[in-house]
Formats: sequence, C-alpha cells, structure tokens
Amino acid sequence: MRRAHTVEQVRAAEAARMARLPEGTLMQRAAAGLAATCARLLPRVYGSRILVLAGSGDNGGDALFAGALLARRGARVDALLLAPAKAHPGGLAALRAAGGRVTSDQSLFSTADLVLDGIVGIGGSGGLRPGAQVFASLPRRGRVVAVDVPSGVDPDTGEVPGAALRADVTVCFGTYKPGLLVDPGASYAGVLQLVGIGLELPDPALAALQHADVAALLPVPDAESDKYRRGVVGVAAGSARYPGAAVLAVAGALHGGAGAVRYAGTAAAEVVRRFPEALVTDGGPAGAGRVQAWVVGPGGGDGAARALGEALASDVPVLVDADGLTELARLGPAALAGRRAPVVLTPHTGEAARLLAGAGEGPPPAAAELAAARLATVRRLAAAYRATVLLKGSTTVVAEPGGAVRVNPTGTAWLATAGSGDVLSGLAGSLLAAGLAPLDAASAAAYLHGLAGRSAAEGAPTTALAVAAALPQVWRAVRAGRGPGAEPDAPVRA
Ligand SMILES: NC(=O)C1=CN([C@@H]2O[C@H](COP(=O)(O)OP(=O)(O)OC[C@H]3O[C@@H](n4cnc5c(N)ncnc54)[C@H](O)[C@@H]3O)[C@@H](O)[C@H]2O)[C@@H](O)CC1
Ligand SMILES: Nc1ncnc2c1ncn2[C@@H]1O[C@H](COP(=O)(O)OP(=O)(O)O)[C@@H](O)[C@H]1O
Ligand SMILES: [K+]
Repeated sequence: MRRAHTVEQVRAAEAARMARLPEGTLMQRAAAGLAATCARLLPRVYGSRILVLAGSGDNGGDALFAGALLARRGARVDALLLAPAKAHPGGLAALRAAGGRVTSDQSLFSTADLVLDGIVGIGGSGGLRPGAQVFASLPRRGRVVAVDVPSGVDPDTGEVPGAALRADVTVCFGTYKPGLLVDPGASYAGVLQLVGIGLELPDPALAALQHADVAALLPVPDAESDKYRRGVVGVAAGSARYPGAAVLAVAGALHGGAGAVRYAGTAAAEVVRRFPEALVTDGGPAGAGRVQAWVVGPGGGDGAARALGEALASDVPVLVDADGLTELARLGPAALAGRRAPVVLTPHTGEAARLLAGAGEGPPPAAAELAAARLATVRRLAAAYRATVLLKGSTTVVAEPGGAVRVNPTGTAWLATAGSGDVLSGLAGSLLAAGLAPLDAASAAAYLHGLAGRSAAEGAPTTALAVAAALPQVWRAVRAGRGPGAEPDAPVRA
C-alpha cells in the first residue's frame, strides 16, 4: 500500500521527530536523498550544470543543501533566489562554501542539465507567485526535479489553482502527499521517488493499492466452493436503445470472481448470444432470483428507474452506475435512507454533478470544476449519499462516508472509450457479490480495470470489450506479482 499524508499530519510527525534530533537533521537527510536522486538522473555529476530555484522556506533550504552536495561532486551549481532576503541562510552558506553561486539569470532554466524546484513545498498555497510564474512556460532542456511537491500544486488535494511547475521527477520526503497521487497535481509530479527521513506517521489520509494488496483481496475458489458460494452477481443493465451496455457489464461481471452472473433486462437475447454462460431473465431485479449483489444502470435508459427501485428494495449490496445514477440524482439521498446493505456509486464527473445537485447542494456544478477538485468531490458525494463512491476519470478515487479514501494508480487515458465504464461496474459488482467490502471491491476493480486498459491498449486505441477480455491475464499477473506496477517501488505513474 502506498500511503499519503496531509500537510498537517506531516508537520506533526516532523515536530515529534525533530524534538528528539539535533537541529537540521531532517533537512540534511532530505537533502542527501534529493542529491542522490539527482546524481542518478545525470549521466555524470562532474561538470554538469544545475540550476537551483530556491524559495523563502525550508523547501528552498532542502534544494540549496542538495545543490551544495552536488557542487562538492564537481557540478556547476547556480541558485536563483526567489526571495533573496529570506533564502535559507544555512543552505545558502553551504552552497557558497561548496563553490556554488547565486544568479539572477533566468535563461539558465533552459540550458541547465537539471533544475531543482525548491520554490515551495508543503508550505505552499495558491499557484506560483508572479515572480516564479515565468518558469512554468520557459523551454527546458534538462530534467526538472521537484523538491517534495511541484511548486504550485496543492499538497493536500492535488488541485492546481494557478500556474505550476511541471516536474519529470518528484522527490518527496517522509511520505507521499495526496496531491502527488491525484490529478491534476499528479500529472505535474512525474515519477515519484520517496526518501525516508525517519518519520513516525499515523493512518494515512489517502492510500493507493499495490499488486500485493489487490492479490490479497481477490477471491479464489477452494475445495469447498460451488458457484453459489462464490457469489452470484445480478446485472440490471441495457435497454432497447443501449443493448451493448448489458453485454459489456456482463463481460466485466464474468471476470470478477463471482460464481455466476444473472442478467435481468430487455437485452437478454443479446447477452446470451454473446455469453451463453450468463443466466438471463427479461424482467427486473425483483423477479430475477437470488443474488449476492446487484449492478444497476449501465445503458438502462427508461427502465433504469424501475430497476433501481427493485434493486434497492433487496437486502444485498447494490452498485449504481450511469442511468441508475441519473435516476438516483432525481430521487436524492432519501432513496437510500433505511437501506442496511451497502451502496456503491460509480459516477464520472458529469454524473457527480447531477448527484450533488440532487443532494440539494445547489445548482449542478460544472463537471470540469469537479474534475479539478477530485478528492473534495468524492468526499462530498460519499457524505451526502452515505455510500461508497468511486469517482471515475483521469485519476479514479474511491471514498467511504467520512472515512478512508483510496486513489487508483493504474489508470490510463486509453480507458476513455465508450463502454469501458460498463465493464468496470460489472467487475466491481462481481467482486461485491464475491464478498469483498465496498471500498475493497471498488478499489480492486479500478486497479484491475486500469491494468486491463493498459494491457488491451498497449499504446493504441482499444475497445471496452477488449478491456474485459484482458481481465484474466491481469488477474494472473496481479496474483503472481508480475507485470507493470508489480515492483513495490514502481513509479506511481508509468
Ligand atoms: N519541517 C521539517 O522538518 C522538514 C521540512 N522539509 C522541507 O520543508 C518544506 C516545508 O517548508 P516550509 O514550511 O518552510 O514551507 P515552504 O518552503 O513550502 O514554503 C513556505 C514559504 O513559501 C511562501 N509561499 C507559500 N505559497 C507560495 C507560493 N505559491 N509561491 C511562492 N511562495 C509561496 C510562504 O509565504 C512561506 O514563506 C517541505 O516541503 C520540505 O521540502 C524537509 O527539509 C524535511 C524536514
Ligand atoms: N483521462 C482519463 N484517464 C484515465 N482514465 C479515464 C480517463 N477518462 C476516462 N477514464 C476511465 O474510463 C472509464 C470510462 O467510463 P465512463 O465514463 O462510465 O464511460 P462509459 O459510460 O462510456 O462506459 C472509467 O473507468 C474512467 O475512469
Ligand atoms: K517544490
């Protein structure tokens, strides 16, 4: 599990640690780790040209001390101070003593072999200040290494309220910060490198599953298993207008670990033609027979309202997607009140906007606004509907009401293809039917779906059905601990 902590959590852990260590120890550890990463990124340190951008706080201090270490190894290091009067005195003295120089020449940004972004770290707020904005758009030749956080990215949320400096690598200290794992911030961070500085940290604010975590969650049949004990997942999806959504949701469900898939809806003939192993009925969930979880809504069209009502009236977990969400938004959170079994909602940002409006949170916000504030959005939705919410998009995030939040590290923009969301809802519903808790089912499904998307695409456009077809190989890779993302220290973003 990759864990991320908020600024408040990091500061508390740092304060506790610093009380027991000589002053400056943590900064020395941070700078040493930072310099080591920079050295690995350069063909050779000796003779390379390095520009340090140093702001007014300790983030600038880290960058200056790292610059000093690199200067001692023969690099030519220039430091551009964004607030010269407030530059970290110890860091500046160390840099000068090592032969580094202070410069005001901004063109070095474009000629340096490596740029260290020490403008602002976890003390940052708002976008880059005017004096630093120029670096967000200057051409670059060498790599940019962000110190702790790319300057301009909000460390706690990943929001990017103004200009920010895009990094190739971010070296973060002590723990990941949520803003490094969630878009848009994550897309500014590049590859993440964690440097331990010996902090003792509390439960994380945000976590990202890794291969071993997902492998431990995946249901595996044993000698006692039969198809019913493995769980039956019901899929109420598709309509005369959108029969394909039924096929895609069933395709996802068939690869999610349930022992059987029961389809209920008007696309029964299409489903059986494609998947003879599915059990089908052309009525709604109420008359479909016993299942351990329902998936309602993909391509549901006019039938979504009835299917949602019948599924919610059952006593098993219900996953609501697509047209089911539109109907739920119309009804508002009251439709879920009194339900004992869990509810999982899987909106994209457009559906999230409708759900928020349906919860009485004012007029529907613009989807783009919600995408820019993914963590806040998923938390608001989970709280308003008292349900587990998986918010889809450039970074998929999953939240429980008032509780844990998970971020999916495996996504790929190739998944932005019609119908891939239907595969995801079938898959997640199947994991729910197999007995996984809602947060685990949703986040494991997103993890597998992302890997399947990568594997199906391999750099070329793919289709939703191909994503479903790639699921078995992805299961095997995750269970065997191999394939992309398998190494514990694999970059969060491939
Ligand atoms: N506290 C510690 O023990 C450690 C801190 N470390 C470093 O210290 C950093 C935090 O240092 P600070 O608390 O001094 O905070 P920062 O260095 O992140 O920034 C604080 C200063 O930047 C200004 N500022 C805020 N937003 C800005 C913006 N958007 N543009 C320009 N300037 C802005 C503030 O006015 C303030 O003066 C961490 O990110 C990490 O790099 C590391 O050395 C590890 C140990
Ligand atoms: N830019 C993106 N980067 C990564 N994944 C994306 C991006 N855009 C969409 N996705 C993923 O693609 C899938 C699309 O689902 P959805 O929006 O429901 O489409 P559909 O209704 O056509 O199935 C989701 O899993 C979503 O997370
Ligand atoms: K920084």
